[in-house]
This record gives sequence, structure tokens and C-alpha cells, in this order.
Amino acid sequence: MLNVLIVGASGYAGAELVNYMHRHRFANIKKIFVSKNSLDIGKMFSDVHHQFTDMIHLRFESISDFNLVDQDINVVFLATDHNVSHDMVPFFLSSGCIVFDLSAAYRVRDCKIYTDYYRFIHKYKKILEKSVYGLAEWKEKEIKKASLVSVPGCYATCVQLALRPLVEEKILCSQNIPIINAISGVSGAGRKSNITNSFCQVSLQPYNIFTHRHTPEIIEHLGIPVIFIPHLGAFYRGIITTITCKLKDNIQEVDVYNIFYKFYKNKPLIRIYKKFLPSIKTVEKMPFCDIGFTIKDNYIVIVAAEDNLLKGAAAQAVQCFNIRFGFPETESIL
Ligand SMILES: NC(=O)C1=CN([C@@H]2O[C@H](COP(=O)(O)OP(=O)(O)OC[C@H]3O[C@@H](n4cnc5c(N)ncnc54)[C@H](OP(=O)(O)O)[C@@H]3O)[C@@H](O)[C@H]2O)C=CC1
Ligand SMILES: CC(=O)N[C@@H](CCC(=O)OP(=O)(O)O)C(=O)O
Repeated sequence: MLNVLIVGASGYAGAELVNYMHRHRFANIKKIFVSKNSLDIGKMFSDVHHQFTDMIHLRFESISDFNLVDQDINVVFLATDHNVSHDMVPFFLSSGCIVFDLSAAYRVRDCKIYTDYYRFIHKYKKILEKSVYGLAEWKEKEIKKASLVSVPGCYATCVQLALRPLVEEKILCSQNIPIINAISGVSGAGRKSNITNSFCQVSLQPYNIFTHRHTPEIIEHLGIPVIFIPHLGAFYRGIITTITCKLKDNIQEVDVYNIFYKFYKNKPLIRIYKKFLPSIKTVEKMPFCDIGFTIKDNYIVIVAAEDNLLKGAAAQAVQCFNIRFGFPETESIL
């Protein structure tokens, strides 16, 4: 049995993590934390997340009151903003914990991305170099040995799972950059509201074209240029992406299907659609990334969908935890 802490448990991603880890057969949640100024200190988990009433009996504590000494903690999940994770990761690593960070703080190697896109100077380059990018289906070997797993961003997960098989098999025409349109529900912005993601303000609008921080994350890890166009939609959870690419000559539908099958046939959280195309409805509150595609005249449009809080965050974090410790990959997830 592994003893686990979850920091940021009152947030949207943190709540999903608590749910998974609470029902995990080989994990024991020792504490759930919020910040020292949080209004939720002392409240029951289910007082904040009512859907867990009579299911989960844990109380929020302030992270600043915590003393790690003699607590026998094996694992820490950080479901906190990247600034918070940036500062906390070194402490937990030096205390011997295995850390799963859901933020972007240790996702990319190129420090310039942090100054240009996140507006902070990364102070821990050595840790950054050792951090393992937890795109679970593709990084199993590295995750098994990791001290720090940096769980990919929600959009970045969906996009890479859809494109990576085609990149690996070199069937994309290198002259044409993939164009990615993605729509996220409002929960992608977290529980703390502000005017731009307040539900009544959101209709369906693109934002951060060319400048979204998942653009460099995708490019660094996928290894090809992309144009990424995120949109905010007036729904609670889920991401759907449509990705338009040009294929090399003479690639048929069956070839693409076989490529997806080759990479994902033993991957329980990826579902490849043959007859239909994925939608938000097929993945909402489910831990899957669903992928479908259609081809005409050498152009392919890949459609991929996931729940941003699950495969895009908590489910992938727990999947990485399972891989890291040799538990069944979908323990507590499926
Ligand atoms: N939402 C999503 O779809 C996804 C989110 N992520 C990433 O996961 C992380 C969490 O996101 P999300 O759940 O949306 O965010 P939320 O804003 O919903 O939750 C953030 C959590 O962190 C807590 N927190 C804030 N500051 C501190 C601190 N100094 N110490 C301890 N706890 C703190 C908050 O509680 P309080 O403020 O009350 O202290 C809250 O529990 C982010 O890095 C995000 O980028 C990744 C993929 C998808
Ligand atoms: C709808 C919405 O606002 N989505 C967030 C991305 C989701 C996320 O949490 O990404 P990180 O894990 O990389 O922070 C955004 O566009 O910034």
C-alpha cells in the first residue's frame, strides 16, 4: 500500500484525482491540501464537491501546516498552478517522494518556453532535465523509472495521441503543417472563475491563436511544427479536436487504420472509431481518448476527443502512477 498526498484537491483536476485514488486498491490517501489562504481549509471534501457526499470522508488541510517528517509518504500528486508546482516539486523530490505534477511547470525542456509563454524564469533546470513527460501510451519505459512525472496538458494529450502514430510512421507530407482546431469546455480553465471564462460570457470563440502555451509543448514533444487554434465552448467538460493534414501519396484509409491499430491495440484508454467520429458526448466523464478520421484526396481530418479533466489530467496522472509502480494500467480508472 502506498501513502499518497494530493495537493490542490479542491480544484477540478484535484477532485477527479481524489476520486480515483480513493478507490485505488493499492493506495491510501493520507492528506488532501489547499493553499494556506484557502477558504476551504477545514471543510470536508464533499462540502466542496457535493457529488461525493457519503462517498469520500476527507478534510482539506493547509499545505503550510504540513510536516513531512515521520509521515511515511511515498507519492505526491500536485494538481496546482504551474507557479505553485514549480516551487513545490524540488521539496517533495528531495524528501524522497515520487511526484506526479499535473501542471506545466516541468513539461518542456526548453527553458525559454517558460519565459516566453508562462512569464516566469525556471529555477530548476536540473530537475527539468530529469522530468519524464507522462504521455502514458508513449512513455511507459521512462515512466517506470521516473521520480518526477510531468503529466501533459489537456489539449496537448488529445493532439499528440491523434498525431503521433502518423508522425512515427512518416506518412504525413512534410510540406504541409497540420492545422489543429480544438474546442475545450470551460472546466479547462479551472474552478476559480474570472470574467472571460464565466459561463454567461462564453459562447464559442477562438483564443490565443499562435500564442497558446500548448503550441510549444506539442511541437517539442511531437517533433513537427503545427498550427494550433484553441476555442472555448459553452459546455462544462471535454475537448474535441479536428486536425487537418496532408498525407503522402497513395495512403488509403485502411493503411491509417492499421497504423492506429498497430500503436494502440493494447492501449485500454485509446478507442479507435471505424464507423463513427468521436464527440464530446462519447468521452464526457470517461477516461478515454477517442480517435476517428476521414480521408479525401490525400487529405486526412483526424477527430480526437477526451474529457480534459480525465484523460487530459487526472486519469492520465493515475495511469502514469499505475505504470510507475507496476499496477494494472487502468487500476481505479476503469
Ligand atoms: N482543468 C483542466 O482541464 C486541466 C488542468 N491541468 C492543470 O492541473 C492543475 C490544476 O488545474 P485545475 O484543477 O483546473 O485548477 P483549479 O483552479 O480548479 O484548482 C487549483 C487547486 O490548487 C489549490 N491551490 C492554489 N494555490 C495553492 C498553493 N499555493 N498550495 C496548495 N494548493 C494550492 C487550489 O485551492 P485554493 O486556491 O483554495 O488554495 C485548488 O485546490 C493546473 O496546473 C492546470 O494547468 C492540466 C490538464 C487539464
Ligand atoms: C479552457 C482553458 O482555458 N483551457 C486552458 C488549458 C487547460 C490547461 O489546464 O492546460 P495546462 O495544464 O497546460 O495549464 C488554457 O487554455 O489555458
